[in-house]
Amino acid sequence: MAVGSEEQTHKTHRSRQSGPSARKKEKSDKQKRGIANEKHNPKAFAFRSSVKAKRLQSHASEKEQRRLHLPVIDRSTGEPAPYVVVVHGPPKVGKSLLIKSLVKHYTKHNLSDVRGPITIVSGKQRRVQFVECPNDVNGMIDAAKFADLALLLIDGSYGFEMETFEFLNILQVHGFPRVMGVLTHLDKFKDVKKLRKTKQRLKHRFWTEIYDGAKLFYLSGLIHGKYPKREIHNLARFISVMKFHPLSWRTSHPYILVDRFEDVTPPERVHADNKCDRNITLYGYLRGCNLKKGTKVHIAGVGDCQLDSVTALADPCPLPSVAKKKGLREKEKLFYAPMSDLGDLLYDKDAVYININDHMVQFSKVDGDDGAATNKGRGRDVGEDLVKTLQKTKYSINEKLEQSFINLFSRKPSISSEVQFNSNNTMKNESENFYFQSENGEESTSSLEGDDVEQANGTEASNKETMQDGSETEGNESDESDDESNKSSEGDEGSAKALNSDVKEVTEFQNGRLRRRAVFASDEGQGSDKDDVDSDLSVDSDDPEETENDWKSEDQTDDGMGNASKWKETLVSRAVSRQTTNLMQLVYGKHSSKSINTVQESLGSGDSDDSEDEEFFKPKESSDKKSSERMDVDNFNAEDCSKIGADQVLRDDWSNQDIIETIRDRFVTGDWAKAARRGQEVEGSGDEDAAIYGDFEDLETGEEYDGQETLNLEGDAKVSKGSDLADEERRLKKLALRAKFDAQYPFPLTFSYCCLEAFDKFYS
Ligand SMILES: Nc1nc2c(ncn2[C@@H]2O[C@H](COP(=O)(O)OP(=O)(O)OP(=O)(O)O)[C@@H](O)[C@H]2O)c(=O)[nH]1
Repeated sequence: MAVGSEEQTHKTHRSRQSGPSARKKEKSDKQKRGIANEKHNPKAFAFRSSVKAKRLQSHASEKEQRRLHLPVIDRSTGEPAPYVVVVHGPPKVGKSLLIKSLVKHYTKHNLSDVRGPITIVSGKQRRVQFVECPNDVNGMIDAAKFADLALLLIDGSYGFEMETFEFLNILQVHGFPRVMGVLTHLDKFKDVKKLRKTKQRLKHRFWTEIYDGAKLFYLSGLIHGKYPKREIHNLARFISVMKFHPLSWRTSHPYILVDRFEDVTPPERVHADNKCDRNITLYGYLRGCNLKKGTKVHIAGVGDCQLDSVTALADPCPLPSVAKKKGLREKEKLFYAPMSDLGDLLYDKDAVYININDHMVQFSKVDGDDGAATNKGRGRDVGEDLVKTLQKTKYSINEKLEQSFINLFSRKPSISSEVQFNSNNTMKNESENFYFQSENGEESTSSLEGDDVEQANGTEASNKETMQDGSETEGNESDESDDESNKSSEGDEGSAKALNSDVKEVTEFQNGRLRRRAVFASDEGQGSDKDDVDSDLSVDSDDPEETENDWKSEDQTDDGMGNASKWKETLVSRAVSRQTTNLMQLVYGKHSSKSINTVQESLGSGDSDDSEDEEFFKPKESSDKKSSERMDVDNFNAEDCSKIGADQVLRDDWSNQDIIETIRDRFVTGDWAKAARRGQEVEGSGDEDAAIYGDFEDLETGEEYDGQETLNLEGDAKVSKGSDLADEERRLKKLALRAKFDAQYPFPLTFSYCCLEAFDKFYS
């Protein structure tokens, strides 16, 4: 019995499927898996509203994005360089005034003139450099390269001008630093309601161009010739606490915003040759990463230069001591603006200069108007007299000479020396722009400033646009047809395209200067800022009829495009119209029809080989002019490739088809064999050929070749002597011609090859 009970098998345990024990088990299982809360109010942790759901979702995706961002490597050592705030805007919008007001706010100093970067200490850990952006496209491009923050000033009473959009476009291709808008001239609105409406419209347009919620400041007007303190305080606060996201390209490249420069060329060298190479010392904060000695640097507006040395100097505008305290003490409100003649200390490589304010200088007190001596009781010293006469001279003779010009024609405006550097094309455009044909048919000479040349070129096309629309100006248009025929067809196409884009450029002559208003197709229906201001003031426009016509013409050309920003199209078309020489086109030919033409031309030139040979063996005197041009090309500083575009001699060469052909054959798509043949021809055949392609034996095949055989560079390594009789015949003919030529002109002809070498250096 006992044995039998031991052998008895027990039933396996069957867990309960229902009832309280089963429920208890289920609960404990869920607890283990961590979903115990499911039973308690399941909605407690879920969203109930769609708004909350959206917010949660965006929060989650934001967190995800942040995680995805690569950590930015901070390569900076020591104190960070000052952030650069570029103040940009159309002419006379209030850039200088804003910088002066900000400097006054930060430092309590009055700035008389804004020149060069102005460095100020804005906080315990922050310095800011204010720079006024020049009113020309080149200046804008330079400013976009170093700006950490761009303050875009907009004349609220006038509306957006093309300069703002040009600068935005430039900023976009330079990494797009932080941007803030500032509306000025709002005091010109008398009606508060209209002011509010205009602010709203400008704000939304600004948001469309940049991003929704982009900061736009309003400066309501002037108090004692300065912007209101409260508004400047707010703006300064924003600048002081703003976070600057480092731009990747800039953090990996060293760059310097020069705030001071000195010409340290030995005076005797300058005396001997006024146009000798100068030694210049540039001062500024180094940003990005380390700068090595011997690196090549590009100086904007100058070119590529070899760096001689880099020296670390004491900080001219150091951050205050890191003592634990709130804000800055009065004494620590430092600033440094050597170009604006402000700041007390100047740190040189080997010296420190103390700047003393003019009113504190006792030595050379300026005499009264009547010339009476101010030194009491003493006779005038000769030395003092001399010093005073020297001080009276504002400009040196050299400077005066450089600025002087000869007016050949009384009606035409003088062409400054700066403009003479420009191409013929630019000069022509500029002179066209000086004569502004107003809408009512009067011809008036506009007082364009020198640095507006670029802008003026741009305005030309649109100027004509406006004229084409107005019925009164149709006659004028035909009058100007001669001028227009001078322009390329590309330029005309460009202006036509500009008419179709969302942003139109309307040039107006207002308050004695040309202004380029940006008009949006989407805004036209809503009226404009100008409508508002004009109804209030009626002082802005010189010629009411003119502006009326402008607006009529804008209404006529409403193409009903959406709100999307298309101002870039205008810029592209303008760039195309301004295009001069395109190296790509010269080398590879134009995309469509042009490429066929060039191929045909090259084929044609290939056929007339004999005539080419004869041309080659022409006496040197006949090609004197050409060779002198080439000599100039050869004399180029080959290291400085940036100067190549500016040289007139080289530009002239592009019209020479021969040179273009020779260069084209040096590129991948060219005929290398032809280029090599040309090289050989110039080097000289016969003995030299034999030296290069002398007798040799092919070790693989065992065949022997002599120097007479030509080398085919295109792939088949050899061509047998007998198989190409035509080649042989031509070679003999060449030799005969060469012998004849040598007998007449016994000097070597190697010049053409040198020229190619020079080009190779530039473009390879
Ligand atoms: N009524 C009014 N005048 C202003 C305002 N802002 C600037 N101005 C005036 O506009 C004129 C030009 O100001 P600037 O600061 O020289 O302008 P800018 O942009 O530096 O001029 P440029 O350097 O020549 O391009 C000055 O006379 C200022 O007083 C403003 O908000 N309201």
